[in-house]
Amino acid sequence: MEFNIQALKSELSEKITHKINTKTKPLGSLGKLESIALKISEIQNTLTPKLINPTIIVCAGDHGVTEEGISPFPQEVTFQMVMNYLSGGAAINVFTKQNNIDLLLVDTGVNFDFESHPHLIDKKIAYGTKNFTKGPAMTQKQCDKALNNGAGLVDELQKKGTNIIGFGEMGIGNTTAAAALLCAYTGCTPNKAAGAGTGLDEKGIAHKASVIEIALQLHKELKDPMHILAALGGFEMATITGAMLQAAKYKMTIMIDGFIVTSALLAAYKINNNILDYCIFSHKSHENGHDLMLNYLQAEPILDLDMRLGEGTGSAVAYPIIESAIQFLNRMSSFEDAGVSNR
Ligand SMILES: Cc1cc2ncn([C@H]3O[C@H](COP(=O)(O)O)[C@@H](O)[C@H]3O)c2cc1C
Ligand SMILES: O=C(O)c1cccnc1
Repeated sequence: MEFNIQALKSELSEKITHKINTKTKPLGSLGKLESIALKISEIQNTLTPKLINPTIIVCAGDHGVTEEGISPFPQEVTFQMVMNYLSGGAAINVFTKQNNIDLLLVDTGVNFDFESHPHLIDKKIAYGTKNFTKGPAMTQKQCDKALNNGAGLVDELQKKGTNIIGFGEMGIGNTTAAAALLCAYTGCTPNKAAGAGTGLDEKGIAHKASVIEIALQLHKELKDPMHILAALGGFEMATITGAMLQAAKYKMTIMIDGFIVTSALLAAYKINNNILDYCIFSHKSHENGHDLMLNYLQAEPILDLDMRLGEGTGSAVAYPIIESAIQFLNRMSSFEDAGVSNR
């Protein structure tokens, strides 16, 4: 599979920086809004960037490793939450509606037969992954299919003009898979990578770390990032990884959510590290281990609200701040326009 992503290079970088610096404000005083405005302008290669048809894709999938008792919640919560998304009652429904973000829901591999629904995209690969302490979570063919499915979803959005995209996920057990990917891709230990997820206590976290340790031992010979993703990831993560790689190819701005979405980004980064040029990190999750991911990627997230939900909620909540960055660049007066003395 070819994911051709250009390193970000804009011949307008100096002009964009000049535009930011000559707005009626002390130099640098809009802080991170300035770096966000610069980055999006460079991605779009323009002095007047626009956010078009912002979309969050929520991918749902189940995990065989739930057999190991690594989540306080039962597996059926995955399909039940998909139903909740379809009725509009989940946190991601509320925040995307609040901020005028389109929401797409995708079944990538939930252990349930949904009736066909106009708002549920069927990209089901299987009824959940296999238990990765006993063998690979998915076959390479399944993983490739998920990557392709993700890329295909982004193809459709590109045709509609979408130029900013975020991702969310739902899958009971997926903090264990995300922590396993963190270990395999960065070399960190399960003790550091395993966190509370939906609410494990200390004992539960220690058990989760031991489950991850077994999986890492079993799959330790794997080096190729796609093979690691297939062995330890989930259908929702692989779909998101494929979608991210395609979004970067189309020069979309990619909003990165919490622990699980960042684990999908780690896979994408290992496949093509130019992807980081297109990413904006929306928040720092309270989940143990997200900090390790962010440090590894040298990322500075916009928000730190102790959120640890996933679903893309961090991106949905951060989106208005990204809008503010675009608004100040396009609408604020310069010192010259406003007749304000610069020093
Ligand atoms: C009601 C409910 C709604 C959620 N929305 C997202 N997650 C989040 O929690 C799950 C991962 O945590 P763990 O690895 O501990 O199972 C994922 O589904 C994730 O999206 C939820 C979890 C629950 C219970
Ligand atoms: O940060 C996340 O994405 C997260 C953390 C805990 C549980 N579910 C998701």
